[in-house]
Amino acid sequence: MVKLENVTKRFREHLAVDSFDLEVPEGALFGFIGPNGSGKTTTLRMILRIIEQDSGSISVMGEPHHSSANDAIGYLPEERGLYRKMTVLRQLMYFGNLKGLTNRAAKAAALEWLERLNLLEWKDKKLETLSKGMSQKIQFIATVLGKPRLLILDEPFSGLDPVNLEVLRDALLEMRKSGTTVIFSTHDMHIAEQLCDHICMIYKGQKVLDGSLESIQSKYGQDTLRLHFRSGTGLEEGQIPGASGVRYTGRFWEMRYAGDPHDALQAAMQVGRVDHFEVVHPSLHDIFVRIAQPADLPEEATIKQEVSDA
Ligand SMILES: Nc1ncnc2c1ncn2[C@@H]1O[C@H](COP(=O)(O)OP(=O)(O)OP(=O)(O)O)[C@@H](O)[C@H]1O
Repeated sequence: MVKLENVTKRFREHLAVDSFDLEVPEGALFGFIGPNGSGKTTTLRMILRIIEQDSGSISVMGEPHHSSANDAIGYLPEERGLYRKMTVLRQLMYFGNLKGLTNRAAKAAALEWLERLNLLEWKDKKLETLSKGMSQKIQFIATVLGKPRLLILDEPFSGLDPVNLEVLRDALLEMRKSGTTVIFSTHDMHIAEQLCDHICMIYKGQKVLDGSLESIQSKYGQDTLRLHFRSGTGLEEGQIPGASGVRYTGRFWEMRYAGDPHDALQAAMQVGRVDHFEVVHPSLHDIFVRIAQPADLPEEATIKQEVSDA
C-alpha cells in the first residue's frame, strides 16, 4: 500500500528523516511510534506529498506520483482543521462532497458515523460549541466519510478520554476489517501494543524498529520480571540483586533482569509476601524507553542490528 525507499528530508541543516525505508502492507493496522520531534509527522506528510522528500522514492498504492487529494486517501492532520462557525452536519456533508459523495450519500454516512460516535444530538450545533475531544471525533468522521482505502491519522488518540479512546479504537478495528489500510502515529505505546499488527519506531529520523509486536518483543527475549506483593509492599532498586530499572506500572513492579529467576524470587520473598511473579518480554513502552535513552543500551550498533534483523 505504501513503500518508502531511502527517503531523506532536511529542514535547513536539520536532518528530520534519514535514509528511511518502510513498507506498509495492504490491510495493515500500522502504528508509527516515536518520541517528540523524531520525524513521524514529516514522514506522514511526505507519504501524502504535502511536502516533498529531498531524496529517495515514495509510492502509494503502487503509484509514485499520487496526490494527497486522492479520494482513496483519508488524512487526519495533527493540526486539526474544521470550520468553527459551521454546524456539524453541514461541514461533514461538505467534506463528504469534497471526497466525491453526493449530498444524499454524504448526509447518510455523516449521520451514521455521528450516531456511532455518540454525537448525533450535536449535528445541528456549531462546531465551536463542542469540546476538544468531540471536535476531534468530528474531524475523524470527516476523514473517513469517503470510505478511503488508505487512512493516515496523525496522533488520532491524543486528548481523548478513555471512553472515546475505546470508541475510536473500535472504529479503526472495524475499518481494518472492511479492508482499509490504517497508518497512525502515536506516543501511546499501550495503544500501539493493543491495536497494531505492525509497528514502526522512528528515533531521530531513523527507523529503529519495524515488524510485528511479537517479532519485536522476541528480539529482546524474556528479560523482564513482573511481580506484585500482597498488601502493596514497595520495592527499591538493589533489593533484587541484578535487577535494574525497577518501576511500578500501576499494577506490578517491573524490572530488567538477566539472572536466574529463581534467585530473583528468593530475593523478592525477603522483601515481602509475593502474590504474583512472572518472567515476560519487555513491553513496547520499555523497548521505547531503552531505545530513546541509548545510554541504557550496550552500544548504538545494537539498535542498527535489530533493524536489519527485523
Ligand atoms: N516545516 C518545518 N520546518 C523546519 N523544521 C521542521 C519542520 N517540520 C518539522 N521540522 C523539524 O523536523 C523534526 C521532526 O519533526 P516532526 O514534526 O516530523 O516530528 P514528530 O515525530 O511528528 O514529533 P511530535 O510527536 O512532537 O509531533 C523536528 O526537529 C522538527 O522541529
